[in-house]
Amino acid sequence: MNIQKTNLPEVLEITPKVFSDSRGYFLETYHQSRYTTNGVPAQFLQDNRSHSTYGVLRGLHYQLKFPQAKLVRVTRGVVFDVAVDIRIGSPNFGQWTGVTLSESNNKQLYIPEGFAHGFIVLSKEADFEYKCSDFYHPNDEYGIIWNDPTINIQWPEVEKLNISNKDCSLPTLNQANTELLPKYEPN
Ligand SMILES: Cc1cn([C@H]2C[C@H](O)[C@@H](COP(=O)(O)OP(=O)(O)O[C@H]3O[C@@H](C)C(=O)[C@@H](O)[C@H]3O)O2)c(=O)[nH]c1=O
Repeated sequence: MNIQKTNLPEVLEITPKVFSDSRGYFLETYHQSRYTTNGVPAQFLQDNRSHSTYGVLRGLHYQLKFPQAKLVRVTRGVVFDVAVDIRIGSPNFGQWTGVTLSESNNKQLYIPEGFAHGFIVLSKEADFEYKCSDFYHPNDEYGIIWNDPTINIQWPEVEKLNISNKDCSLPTLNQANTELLPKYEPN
């Protein structure tokens, strides 16, 4: 397993070790002690999967009172996955990172609490699976608009975007109520 810091040092890109043989391949998608030792501190309470078609963009989402760190991966298709540091007081406030996750590169992204998260689907279909460090609370869902001009995420182009009405009506980071943004807590 290889773990690398992204340009946002708390967001980690993880490449599992793949054991290939004549039958196919094997890899560990999560190993508590190995991941913890290598800087993925979260204990996970919920596993999710979403299925999406080409051009779907989900995000940018975060949770506040019940913050979720997420360990995300793609088991079918290709997505461009994005994390944004939206912690008030962070030296990287408003900065983003993006990684292509696919069924063939097996990469994972670790997104800590306090970051907004989203992805766009670049293949015909995509299955997106992720572990979360807290349970889903429907009244604790927040978000930032995907095309916030200040954050300026360089999303790969698709022919036709497919975004939920809920996600289309999210505020920009500047419009968001600062009381409803996570706070930076240096270690
Ligand atoms: C996230 C979630 C949704 N749901 C329900 C609520 C709703 O009826 C339906 C679809 O929810 P959403 O539209 O919010 O699904 P989606 O847009 O896929 O939401 C996800 O987006 C990515 C980018 C994230 O980072 C996740 O944390 C999560 O916010 O599923 C759950 O029951 N449990 C959950 O944990």
